[in-house]
Amino acid sequence: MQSLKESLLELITETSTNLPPDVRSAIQRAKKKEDSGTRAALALSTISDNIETAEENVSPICQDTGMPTFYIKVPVGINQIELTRAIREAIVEATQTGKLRPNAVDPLTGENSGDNLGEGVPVIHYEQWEKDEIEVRLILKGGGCENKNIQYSLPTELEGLGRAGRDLDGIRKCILHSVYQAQGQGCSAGFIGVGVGGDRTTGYELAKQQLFRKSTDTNPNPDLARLEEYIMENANKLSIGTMGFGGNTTLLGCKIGSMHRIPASFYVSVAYNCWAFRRQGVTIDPETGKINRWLYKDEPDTEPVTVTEPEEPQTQSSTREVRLIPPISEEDIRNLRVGDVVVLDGLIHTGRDALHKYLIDHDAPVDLEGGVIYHCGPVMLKDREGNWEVKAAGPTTSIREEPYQADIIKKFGIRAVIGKGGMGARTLEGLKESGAVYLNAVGGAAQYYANCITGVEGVHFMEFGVPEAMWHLQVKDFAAIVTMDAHGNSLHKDVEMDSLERLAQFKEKVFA
Ligand SMILES: O=C(O)C[C@H](O)C(=O)O
Ligand code: SF4
Repeated sequence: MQSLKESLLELITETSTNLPPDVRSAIQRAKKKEDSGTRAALALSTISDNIETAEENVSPICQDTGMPTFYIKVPVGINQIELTRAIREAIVEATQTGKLRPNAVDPLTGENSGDNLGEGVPVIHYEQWEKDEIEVRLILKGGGCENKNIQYSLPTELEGLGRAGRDLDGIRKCILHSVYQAQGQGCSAGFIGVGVGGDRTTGYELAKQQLFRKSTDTNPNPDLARLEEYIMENANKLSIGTMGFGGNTTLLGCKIGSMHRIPASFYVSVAYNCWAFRRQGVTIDPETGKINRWLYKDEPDTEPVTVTEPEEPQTQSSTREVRLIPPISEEDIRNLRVGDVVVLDGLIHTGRDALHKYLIDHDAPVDLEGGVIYHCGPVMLKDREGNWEVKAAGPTTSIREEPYQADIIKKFGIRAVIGKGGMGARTLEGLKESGAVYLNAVGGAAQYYANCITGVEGVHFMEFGVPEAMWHLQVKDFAAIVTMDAHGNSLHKDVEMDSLERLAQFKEKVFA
């Protein structure tokens, strides 16, 4: 098994940098369904470019390389301890070479282990089978979409949909609701895996396992096949669209599995995966440790993905482009409106969860007056001369900073916050009061934004770990859309309200 570690490293690298063909074709189909010029179409073309760049540069598609989770089938007699050791070594090496972001954080001390090893990390599930080869599947599911997973305990009352009972129709309502509640925050358009039944733990496990099914397969259970088809057709009528910008495609795939439950419990568990749906698999020769075959890449698509025609044409008022160089004046900010594209040149600062919490009670290490905060946890590597290089740098979900953002904008005189998925009422009020805007970058487009970064000026708070540190970055042509302005307008609020109204059209019973 000499080549085992190399094979596993190849699997990790491939998973992080190259999307499987079924995922790519679902994204391409979505792209074709959007009218050119709409925000959704622009976002999808950035996404497509990003997928290509990541493959060409062998760099992470998204900076959040997720929780590395392996599902492994082994022939009887294989040494699992040896296999686990090889996985851990491959994980460390993939982190050192920038294919994975150091993502393992101690929840009590906040310390990032730096090498993606930690208690329970990586996640490895073993199962024996009677074949004579090893099958290894890997999913790198990021935190933003993981946070949008949801579990329903039936019966329940759902906003927009009313009562969901313990039957196929109740399951239908839960799944539609799960897509609605994710809005754009899990980097829609997404893929969902659904687990029906089980208990709280096995239900979620089943949901996650569904994500390993190919987007193009047909469910062997006719009821579930019908439900999958129904969801694919109707969830897209919610018009949440790519990144929650509105649009024709909100869901790229839906796979449902079921397992027995106990009489008192009835769970519907949904695992939401962003468009950056990074899962690959290989079979490995147990003698040599070499890869025999790639599971998704080497399997030709037999069935096309169902395409539904656009429900209604999207119209887009002409987009205004405004170039800004920080420090930005209040006047420039108050001139911006939702829908404008801001192109930034100059210095911006990253800041996410740890920094926002810190800044509430402390001073900032640099002057932020007129400045721009980027909700981003990049992948960074040092080059031979010891200079920092940006390997991947897309936005992170902004709503987590909702409790802090308005106060921080006011305290430091910040004029723009870049992130993804939008923010809430308190921030919207804060933007108005202080004269600031929220700019939505395309989630997951980590290569695209890394290419806009021309230099690393410095870093503070390395003790927070690489993703949470405050990086001071020079950018050029960094484009993002104003989705919340200084006049109380929020595209996110509008899309949420509109999609709730649309959700209500699915209230009536469909499955007897
Ligand atoms: O942690 C990140 O960089 C992003 C995260 O996956 C998110 O979607 O918020
Ligand atoms: S930033 Fe978006 S694309 Fe990246 S892991 Fe998070 S949810 Fe997925």
